[in-house]
Amino acid sequence: MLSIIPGKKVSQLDQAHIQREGISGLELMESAANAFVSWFIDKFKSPEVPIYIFCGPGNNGGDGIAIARLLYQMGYQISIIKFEHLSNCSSNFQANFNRLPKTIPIMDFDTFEFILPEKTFVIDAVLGVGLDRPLSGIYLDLILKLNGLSATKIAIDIPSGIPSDGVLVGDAFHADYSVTFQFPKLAMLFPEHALYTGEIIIVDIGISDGLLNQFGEDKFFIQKKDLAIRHKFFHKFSHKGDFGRVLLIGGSPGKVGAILMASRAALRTGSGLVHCHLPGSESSSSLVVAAEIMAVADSELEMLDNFDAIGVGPGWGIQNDFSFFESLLNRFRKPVVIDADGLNTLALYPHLLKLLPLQSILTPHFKEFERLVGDCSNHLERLEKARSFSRKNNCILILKGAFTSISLPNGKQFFNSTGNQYMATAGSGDVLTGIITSFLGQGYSSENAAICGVYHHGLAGELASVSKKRGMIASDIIEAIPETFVQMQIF
Ligand SMILES: NC(=O)C1=CN([C@@H]2O[C@H](COP(=O)(O)OP(=O)(O)OC[C@H]3O[C@@H](n4cnc5c(N)ncnc54)[C@H](O)[C@@H]3O)[C@@H](O)[C@H]2O)[C@@H](O)CC1
Ligand SMILES: [K+]
Repeated sequence: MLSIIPGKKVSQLDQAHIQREGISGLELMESAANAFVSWFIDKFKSPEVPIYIFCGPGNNGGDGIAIARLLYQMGYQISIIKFEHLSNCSSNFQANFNRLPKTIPIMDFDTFEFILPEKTFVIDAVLGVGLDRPLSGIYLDLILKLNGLSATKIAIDIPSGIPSDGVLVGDAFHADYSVTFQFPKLAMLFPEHALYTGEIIIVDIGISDGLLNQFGEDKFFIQKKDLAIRHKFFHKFSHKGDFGRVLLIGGSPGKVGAILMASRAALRTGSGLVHCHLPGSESSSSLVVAAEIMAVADSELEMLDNFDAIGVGPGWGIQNDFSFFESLLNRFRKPVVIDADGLNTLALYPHLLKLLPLQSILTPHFKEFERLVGDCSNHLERLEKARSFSRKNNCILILKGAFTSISLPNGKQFFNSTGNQYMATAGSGDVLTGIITSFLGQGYSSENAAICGVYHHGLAGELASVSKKRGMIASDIIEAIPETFVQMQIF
């Protein structure tokens, strides 16, 4: 897992890496510049488009100067705009400045005229993780001017003005792309900052995962390479019992789609046997949607222990008569997955929370979460409340959205890296419930079911949206689930 290091620790991390590798700070900056340039030339193969690099006085500016040299040497048209007198700039900035070819045009911000050709690149190397206060004065002035340009805008490490671990106050650079070094900065994962960060690209500058973990605290970014070890592998002699018998409970008269989608998602995730409990009169409709789903009658709910995992809530309606829910939580001693109206019922009848089987998994979106914990003024507060909710109730709290977070009772928080905007469609969350319930039923720990669940769900959304884009629907996500296992070579 990739540790997300707080901004204030990044310079210590740098120093530790420098010492361990026996390199200089300047060499590390060169690695960062090279990593940026590799991405840039791969993405934009157009040396004829002019590039304006705006460099602040710190090491973020130093990165900009090094990038200017490297791109210039490759034939790109570069102009540098700097802010401060050289003597006020960091030593690595100065060292890189002195290495610049004399033919690169260098301008000062206060005399620079913001009249640029229509097609240009603007690179923001003004401020990075060293930001320690909101933008004001000439810095704010610059960023506002840059935001007004129609150029393709790229931020180095983090858009200038966004605090690494907090919520933006005032304004910041509006990037189309943010190329960040080694790990995403926490604030880049906040919905408040989506319009500032644009697409996030993480580039490797050679700092090892081990060292990152030494400096990391409790937040992690999930990557593809973390997934295989969290999966169970099956073989020729595995039988359908090994793949689990799961029960999905939900639906209400006239509203059965949600729980049937969860059930189909569980099948596509590999469950051996999927049972679905719908309100009495609707039971037979499950047989129409997928012959593989078995309808469960009310009387069969007496034998909950027959099931390896239970997911509850999609389309259920608020359970004002919560006696069944209460008895389910009392009787089923394995973790349950609770979503949608299951969560809304918990919010209305919070004493039920005390009955949650240990390591149960709750999957609220922001509104459902705030019904449980009260209003949150920003994402930082939401994450803090998710952490304490998970601790207090000994459950796993999955907060759905872009970069879905998974909070564990031990205080750790994981952020998902898959998924896209096209997944914001009816039923997408029901699919996640089915996937996670399926993993639990296959014998995964709650932590692994949650992490694998959100990753596969997001990847299925990415795969399905390649051809469908905004026309993608939740059923397309379900159909793409098998391909996620193929892509990840998990069989
Ligand atoms: N391990 C890493 O992550 C590496 C980091 N490097 C770069 O170094 C950057 C961090 O460099 P620094 O620590 O020098 O910090 P910055 O370059 O982000 O800025 C620091 C300077 O800006 C001033 N400042 C802070 N907030 C301000 C504001 N609102 N208005 C005006 N001035 C403000 C500070 O007083 C300081 O002089 C990273 O973001 C990254 O770009 C790379 O060079 C190499 C490796
Ligand atoms: K920046």
